[in-house]
Amino acid sequence: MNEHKQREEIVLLGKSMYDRGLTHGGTGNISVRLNDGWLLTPTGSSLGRLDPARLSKLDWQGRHIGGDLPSKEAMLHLAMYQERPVSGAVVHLHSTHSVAVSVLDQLDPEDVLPAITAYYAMRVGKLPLVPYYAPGDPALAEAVRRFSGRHHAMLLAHHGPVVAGSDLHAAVDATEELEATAQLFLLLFQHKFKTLTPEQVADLQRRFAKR
Ligand SMILES: O=C(O)[C@@H](O)C(=O)COP(=O)(O)O
Ligand SMILES: [Zn+2]
Repeated sequence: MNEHKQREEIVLLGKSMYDRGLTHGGTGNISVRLNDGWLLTPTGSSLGRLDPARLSKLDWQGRHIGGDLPSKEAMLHLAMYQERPVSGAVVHLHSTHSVAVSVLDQLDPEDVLPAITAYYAMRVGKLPLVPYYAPGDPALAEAVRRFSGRHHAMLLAHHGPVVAGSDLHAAVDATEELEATAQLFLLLFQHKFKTLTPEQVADLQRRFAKR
């Protein structure tokens, strides 16, 4: 897909997520890998009102080479790309149910959400909790780097999800699946419920490994 089309896709999918309440105000950021660098949403922008011509463009050293000033999470996105050469896009949201899960007590920090459905196991899989650091803190980007070699999706404590995908559609699909599963988990939280077995999850990963 050429750069023009990638810019249009960021605007389209940003507005789609914003219009459905998956993020709000000026929260969240989206990036996409290009042949000659990468695109990132500008700092302070609303994902519902992006301008394709004003998206920030950066090089692989993280230098700002075009458009408006980039998101304060530029180093976090760059860490994901550097550790995940297979990933073509990264989405970060403040989606409500995922944030709620990120502050629950007694989570397993290595795998925050259970495999309630096959689609969750296929699109998200194991979800680690990244300890809290302030937004934009270089320590947050380094913490994300430590997980990103092994995980394409992670949950930032007191903050929200970060999800990479082979392209922007894959990253958005997985982020939406994470949010829907967080909502399901909160609905089920006070109940006894069953999850997929480790064998069922491993089987799904063998059948549908595509991230
Ligand atoms: O939580 C934050 O402040 C950032 O992670 C965020 O979501 C929005 O920051 P910008 O992308 O710099 O607007
Ligand atoms: Zn954020």
